[in-house]
Amino acid sequence: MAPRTLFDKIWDSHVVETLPDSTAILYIDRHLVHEVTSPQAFEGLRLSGRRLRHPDATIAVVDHNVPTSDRTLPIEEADSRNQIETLERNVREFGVPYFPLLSARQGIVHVVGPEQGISLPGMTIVCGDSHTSTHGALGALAFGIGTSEVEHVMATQTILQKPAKNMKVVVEGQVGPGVTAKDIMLAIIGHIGTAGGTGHVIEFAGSAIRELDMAGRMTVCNMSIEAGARAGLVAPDETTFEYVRGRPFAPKGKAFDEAVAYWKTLASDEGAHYDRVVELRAEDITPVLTWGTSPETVIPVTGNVPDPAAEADPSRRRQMQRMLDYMGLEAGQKIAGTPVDVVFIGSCTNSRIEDLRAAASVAAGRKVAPGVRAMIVPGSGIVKAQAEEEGLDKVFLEAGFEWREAGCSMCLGMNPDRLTPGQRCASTSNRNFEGRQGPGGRTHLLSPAMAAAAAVTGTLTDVRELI
Ligand SMILES: CC(C)[C@H](C(=O)O)[C@@H](O)C(=O)O
Ligand code: SF4
Repeated sequence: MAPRTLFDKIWDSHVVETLPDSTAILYIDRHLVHEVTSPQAFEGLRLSGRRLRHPDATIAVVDHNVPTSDRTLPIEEADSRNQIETLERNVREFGVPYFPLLSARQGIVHVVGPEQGISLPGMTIVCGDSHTSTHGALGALAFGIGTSEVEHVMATQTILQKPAKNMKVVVEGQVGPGVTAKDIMLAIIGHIGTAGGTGHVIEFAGSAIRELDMAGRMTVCNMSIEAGARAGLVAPDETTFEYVRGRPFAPKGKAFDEAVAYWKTLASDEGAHYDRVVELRAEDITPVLTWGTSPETVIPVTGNVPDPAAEADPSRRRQMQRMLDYMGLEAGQKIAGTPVDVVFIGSCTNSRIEDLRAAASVAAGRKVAPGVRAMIVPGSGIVKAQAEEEGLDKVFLEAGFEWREAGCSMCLGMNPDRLTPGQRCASTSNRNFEGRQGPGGRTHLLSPAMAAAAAVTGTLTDVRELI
């Protein structure tokens, strides 16, 4: 057999049938469900008198609409309350496993899946959510689907898919101090652009990727979608197996050993074909952040905001000027030293325990700058409890951060955590388009350590000055 990539192997082992136009019917191992993209799907099943084909391969959780303040109080906003109550009704009626709002297992769907061992190497995993790519960090083929596909998966446990192309992004070498998985991924997106991965599944490889812990790999795969890719992948290795071992839904004992033996066969074969290969040197990557309203507008924190006048293409020039105006920045200004109003540490990109530890190590013994609102939003109740066990909540509270309940929070304006017009936010999330964190809000994407540095200095700051 010809050498195959990790993607090819997972694909081949899940094809039920390939249709003449190369569309495959793909078996789906795990279906993750949240409140935003599931209501019409459940309604569709109801109208056609269908049930879920495999409810136990499905898990539901509420995350986008949940308030991150006291959860024992009624949810004030009618639309949010309605979406949450609708999901709760649907999971009861259709017998779908569900982590309720007041359970410690509740959290952002892309934090919960890996944390519970629901997402495992070699699986196909879907969810009506673009950042499903996160789960690719385990060496699973994980991608976002639309609401009509959600219904299709519920009814059949399969999906129709055209094969994707293979792309490999290799980061060799060792990153310097203060450079995290988030910086690596932002640097990749800055390099290949938001359309760089279009039509491809990206496999991340190279020593700098191998050295990342699972949280870091999840950060990288999470933002594959911001590079235009269909999904992101990292080949499963000892780091993966040790992460999976002992998780509630993971195989146990002999079944675990057998699973590991299989997972070890998944790595791409020597000589496997990639349609595109991109290489970066880890030593060239510094702490970075975005200056504009697209995730590809990445500059080093030591850099200056670009000048549209230097751009030859007129439409690109106009677009850059619009970004500068929206972001309230001047062409050519130094980005470091720009005052921030809000700091948001959370989202499915950067709300795991490792992310909170990184932020806490910068915040420890310091104070949030006067006038800055700084929020820590753990990715799940389990992350929150772990952080409290380690005393991180105290570090944050003493420094003047808010310590909140798990959810998508200020990553997007679907719940009470929102920016007000003109507010500038240093954010560990993954999207920075106009109004993403609230109408008129200005978002700079950066790492948890850089976000903490912004909180304690009150400005966009090179974290290396604080470590
Ligand atoms: C609401 C949901 C469909 C959406 C997504 O698909 O990604 C959200 O999670 C986001 O990050 O914008
Ligand atoms: S945290 Fe943000 S990116 Fe992730 S699922 Fe929620 S809204 Fe989407």
